[in-house]
Amino acid sequence: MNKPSPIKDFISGGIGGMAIVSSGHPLDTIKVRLQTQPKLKPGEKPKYSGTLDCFKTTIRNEGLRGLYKGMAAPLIGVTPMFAVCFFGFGIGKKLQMKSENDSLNSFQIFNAGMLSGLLTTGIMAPGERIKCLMQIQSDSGSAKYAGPLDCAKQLYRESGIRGIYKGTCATLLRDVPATGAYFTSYELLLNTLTPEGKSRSDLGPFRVLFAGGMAGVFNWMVALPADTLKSRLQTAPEGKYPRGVRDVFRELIREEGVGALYKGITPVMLRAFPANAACFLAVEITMKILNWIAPNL
Ligand SMILES: CC(=O)O[C@H](CC(=O)[O-])C[N+](C)(C)C
Repeated sequence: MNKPSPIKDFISGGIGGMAIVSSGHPLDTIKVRLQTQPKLKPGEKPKYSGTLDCFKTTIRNEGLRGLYKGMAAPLIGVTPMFAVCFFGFGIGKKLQMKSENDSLNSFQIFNAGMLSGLLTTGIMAPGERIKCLMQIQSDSGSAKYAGPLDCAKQLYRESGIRGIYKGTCATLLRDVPATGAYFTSYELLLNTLTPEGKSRSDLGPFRVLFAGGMAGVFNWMVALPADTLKSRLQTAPEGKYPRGVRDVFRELIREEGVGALYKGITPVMLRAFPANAACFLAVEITMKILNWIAPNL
């Protein structure tokens, strides 16, 4: 068994982040577009009738590039964010270990995951704000932002750092419990899939892919309601929700009912399994390489 190493967690998490963005961004764009569709007036038809329609309309109107809109921001933001996410999880585990080989129970793993969710919010909240604004851009008429950097500059000019960090509470609400579920389900599944007498590092890629994919599904089962509120808040015109996520919640329940919290569930779940399977496989492979080239790091 290799000793816990925050540096290795950081590096392998970053590589996992690159894997997740490249494999999952198109479905993420569809999710945000479905989540942020305005409420219909009587007799009005929705811009997108569902996941497939949103996919086809985007390709028809914007080409394949439309699905990859806003990917630069998550790639720049998600790589360090996943690095911090896995680093935070490693630190969370280490803080609860009595010795280097101590194994933790599910409650302790969940705590470590929640700490990771807390730490990542500092990077996640502004990254999500810019990504969501870029992703819905074609829906809001002529392009307001030339790119993610321009978007960040304009937000800063209009409302300062608060403008960039709009949606931080909603991001915490989403990611603290969801990251707990993410790592707990991954660890539980991987332990269950490890045959008697074998260690986790002996496991082949298919088991890692399965456990990673399911961790993504569990993450989103917990995260999706808060994610819908977050997407709406972060893409709303300035001043629309003065009390933040609470106002979005009240309006959504009043006007659309509880079901609206799960808008975008199809693209979310379609993306969650493969993207997170790719992420955890990339993390485990990177960790193996790092343990091989730098066993004492
Ligand atoms: C919201 C999010 O980024 O979820 C991550 C998984 C995914 O599908 O992107 C997990 N985590 C919040 C732990 C980074």
